[in-house]
Amino acid sequence: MSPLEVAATVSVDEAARTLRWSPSTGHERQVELTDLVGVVRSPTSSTSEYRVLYIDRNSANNSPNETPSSLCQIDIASIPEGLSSHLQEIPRHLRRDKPIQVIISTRSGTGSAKQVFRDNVEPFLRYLGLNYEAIETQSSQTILELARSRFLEDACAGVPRTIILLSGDGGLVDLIDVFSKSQRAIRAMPDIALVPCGTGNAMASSIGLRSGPAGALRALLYGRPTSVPTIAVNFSPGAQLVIDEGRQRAPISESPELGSDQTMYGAVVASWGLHAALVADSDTTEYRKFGTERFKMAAKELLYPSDGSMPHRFRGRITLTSPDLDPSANPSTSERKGPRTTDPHQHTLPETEHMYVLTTLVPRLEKDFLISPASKALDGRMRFLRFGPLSGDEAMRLTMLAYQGGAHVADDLVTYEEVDRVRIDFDEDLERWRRVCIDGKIVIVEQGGWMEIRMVTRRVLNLIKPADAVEVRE
Ligand SMILES: Nc1ncnc2c1ncn2[C@@H]1O[C@H](COP(=O)(O)OP(=O)(O)OP(=O)(O)O)[C@@H](O)[C@H]1O
Repeated sequence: MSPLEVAATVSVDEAARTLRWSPSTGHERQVELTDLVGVVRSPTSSTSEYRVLYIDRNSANNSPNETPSSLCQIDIASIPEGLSSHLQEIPRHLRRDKPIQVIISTRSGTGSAKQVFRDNVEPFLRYLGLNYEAIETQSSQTILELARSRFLEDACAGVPRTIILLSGDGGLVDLIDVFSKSQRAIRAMPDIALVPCGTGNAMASSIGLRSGPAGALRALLYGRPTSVPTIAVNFSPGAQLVIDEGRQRAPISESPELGSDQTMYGAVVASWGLHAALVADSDTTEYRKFGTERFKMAAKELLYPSDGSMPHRFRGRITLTSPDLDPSANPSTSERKGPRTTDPHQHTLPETEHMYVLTTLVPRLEKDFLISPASKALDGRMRFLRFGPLSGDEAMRLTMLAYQGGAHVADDLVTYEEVDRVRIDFDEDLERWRRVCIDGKIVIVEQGGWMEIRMVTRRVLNLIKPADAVEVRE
C-alpha cells in the first residue's frame, strides 16, 4: 500500500477502537486508534481538506531489516464523527522561522535512529509541510558541538528553536550540560522533542513516551513545552570523566567560559554502587547490541562474581539534605554550595557500607523499571534511594520488585525519601568501586574524593511533554 492515499470514506469504530476507510482503489483498511498519530488541516492546496496521520505496522514498504512500522497519511474531504476531537492546529513549536533541527544519534541504543527517522519522523515533517534540517551524529561530540556552536547562540539571541532528538537520554543531557554551563542569559529556551531511540530512555519513558514512534509523534503535535528541572553534580578536584568504553579519561568539564570546572549537569539520575557499575560495565559496543538486556547481563556479573565471592560492599559516607518545607524561610536553599554542618535539614546516614545508592528526578529508568514511583517527571523534586550490602539473590529480588510497579520502595531494606542535596564521601581503595553515573556518563572519583548532587533553580530548556501526561505539581 502506498503511504500517500486519498480516502473516499473514513469512519471511527469506537467499540473496536479502530479507524476504517475505503481507499479510492483497493479494499477497506483499518488501523487501531492507538496507532493514530493525529489529524491536521491539509497543508497543501488540494481537494482534500484534512490529513490523517497513522502508524502502519504492516507496511509493505518494510523489509525485515527495517523498523516494524512507518508513518502513513490519508487525505480526506471531511472529518467523521469520532475524529473531530483529534483535529489539531500545527502548534507554535512546529512553526518556526528557522528550520526544525533533527538530530539523529546513530549510536544510541541498538542503532535504530536512522530508520526511525526515515520511516517515521521524516514523513511526519514532510506530511505537515514543515521545514527541517537533519543531522546525523558523527561522534560522541557532535551534539555537544552543535549545542555550543548553534543552539546556545540562538537561545542567547532570543531565537526560538525546536530540536527533535532521536536518541536516548544522552542527547538531552548533552544539551542541558552545555546550556547550564553557560553564564550567558538564555532569552529563548529551545523546545526539545524526544523520539526515544536509546537503551533506557529514562526521560522519555518518564514523561509518558512508552514505546514506538506513535507516542513521540503525537507528542510533537499535541504536546506542550515544559521546562526541565536540572541537577548540578560537583566533584572533588581529582575526579575524571570516563570515555571511549572505559579506556580513556577526560576532564569533567572544559567550558569555553569557565575553563576547567568540576561540575556536571543532568536531568535524570546520579548514582553510585550497583547501578553506576552496571551502566559503566555495559557501555561497550559489544554489550550495546543487547538493548536493555545489557544492564541485566552486567548486573549478573556484579551480583554473582565469578570467583564465588559475595557482591561488593561499597564503602562511603552519605549525607542527605531534605528540602526546605517552607522555601520562603530560606530562598537560597537550592543554590547553596559546599558542605554544611549545622543545617537542621541535614543528616549523615549511620550506614557506611552500601550496595545501591541513587538519586533521581524521574520515576522510570526504563519503560518498565519504576525506580521512583513517587516521582513525577519534570516536577523538580529529587528522590534518594538506597539499600545496603545484600546477597545476589536478595538484591535481585529487590530489583525485580522495581519492575513490578515500583514495589521495592515499600521494602524495609530500602531507604526512599525526597532530598534537596546528597553528598557522598568515598572510602574505597579500588578505582572500580569509585565509579559514579550521571545520566549515563561515568565519572571516577579519586581516592578520598567526594561528590555532591544538588537541585538547581535555573531552567535552560523545554521538553515537549505528551498532552495526555501533563502533571501538575501539588
Ligand atoms: N556516531 C557516533 N560515534 C560515537 N559515539 C556516538 C555517535 N553517535 C552517538 N554517540 C554517543 O553514543 C551515546 C548514545 O547515548 P544515548 O543516551 O543517546 O543512548 P543510550 O545510552 O543507548 O540510551 P539511554 O541513555 O537512554 O540508556 C552518547 O554518548 C553519544 O554521544
